[in-house]
Amino acid sequence: MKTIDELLAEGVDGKRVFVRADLNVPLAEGSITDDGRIRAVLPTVKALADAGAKVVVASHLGRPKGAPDPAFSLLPAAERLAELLGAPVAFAQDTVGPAAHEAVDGLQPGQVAVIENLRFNAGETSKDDTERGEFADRLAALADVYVGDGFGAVHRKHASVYDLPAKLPHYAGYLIATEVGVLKKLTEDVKRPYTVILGGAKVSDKLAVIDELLGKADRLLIGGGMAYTFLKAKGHEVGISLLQEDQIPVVTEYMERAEKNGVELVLPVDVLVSTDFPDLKTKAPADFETVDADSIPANMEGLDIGPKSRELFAEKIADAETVFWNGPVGVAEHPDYANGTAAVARALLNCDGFTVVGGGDSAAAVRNLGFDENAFGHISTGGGASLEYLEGKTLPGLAALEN
Ligand SMILES: Nc1ncnc2c1ncn2[C@@H]1O[C@H](COP(=O)(O)OP(=O)(O)OP(=O)(O)O)[C@@H](O)[C@H]1O
Ligand SMILES: O=C(O)[C@H](O)COP(=O)(O)O
Repeated sequence: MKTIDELLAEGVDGKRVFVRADLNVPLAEGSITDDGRIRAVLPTVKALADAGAKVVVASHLGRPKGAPDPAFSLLPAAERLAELLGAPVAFAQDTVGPAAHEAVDGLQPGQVAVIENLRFNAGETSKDDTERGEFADRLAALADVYVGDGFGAVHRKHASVYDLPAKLPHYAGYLIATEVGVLKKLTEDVKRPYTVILGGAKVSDKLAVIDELLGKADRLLIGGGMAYTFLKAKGHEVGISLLQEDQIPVVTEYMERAEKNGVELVLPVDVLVSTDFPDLKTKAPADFETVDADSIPANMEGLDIGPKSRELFAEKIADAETVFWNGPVGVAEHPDYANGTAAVARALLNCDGFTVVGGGDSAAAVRNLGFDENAFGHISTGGGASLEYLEGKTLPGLAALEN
């Protein structure tokens, strides 16, 4: 993989450099609630601008349906990028149309433009190679050089991630280089005990990594929405909790294999349950109770791990030499259901081992709960991407930079 340092050594003065970033930041009513992913790409954007490049920043945001949708505009991210850079950033209201060309043509060396959400175009995420290739051609017309730095999206075989680098001289940015360097440590010479904590809501996306982790980790702690499929597989009632019913046989096999391989698989022993999902807008006090994990009432859903589980999880993290954590263990956006996630974050900070937090929502939860992000070994900007890397999969966005 050629790196941005090689590009800078070759010289970029006056060249149009396309930076594929991951500016997919959480928004609440149009305001950014965590700008970690924007800050993460700053070193690359700054280095290119300082070297006199005309920097064209592109990203997706959310999952719009292949057509413009104002709710998913990148404008707030472009504005935050300008604040963080301390310099104006031009914003194009389309991705590959006249506005994008006008914005890029108007750049002077050292200036930055952001083009509108890549996913406003069906070609970006299309499964059809030709359709993706055509969209990549239109993106290529905006630049002379490609820098891949959207680590959070490298697991997606999308036009701007996979097809575009093949059409331009391509280099890896600083963020991708850092992320890959850290995750490599977790796949190659991991120091033991190795504890992995999995939570969050994208259960079906994340179950597959367990298959790989059963051969690598010493302890696997399961919280968040993922826990209920395991509890159900153990024969417990889970009420109206998040459940991946079709995965019960898979999860049952995981539990059997964990036992055979000597991997300690730890599930919550108590949970906070409620009849209602909390109001994340008003954050009005929730009406919840604490029950044992084998006694969830049929009309209730589990929304956080309980106090006994917090202690249990902290104990399994305390003496680890390596910790990887992906996914909040409860609905951490609401203060009444954030205690489990805060306890896990605290346990990571109290542990002397190497700690990695992966995932947009996990990182946002840690920062929004007031923890110092620099106190962790590494906070990855990629949730799905870091998990697929740990699964040992070939990630399209990394493969494209290697070719
Ligand atoms: N018990 C639960 N029931 C429902 N949702 C939950 C539960 N526990 C956690 N969540 C939700 O999971 C979401 C985060 O899950 P996700 O899998 O997206 O995390 P991530 O990997 O950090 O993020 P990403 O994959 O976007 O980088 C949060 O919004 C949180 O509210
Ligand atoms: O949030 C993420 O994990 C990345 O930005 C990728 O987004 P996606 O899951 O919508 O492809």
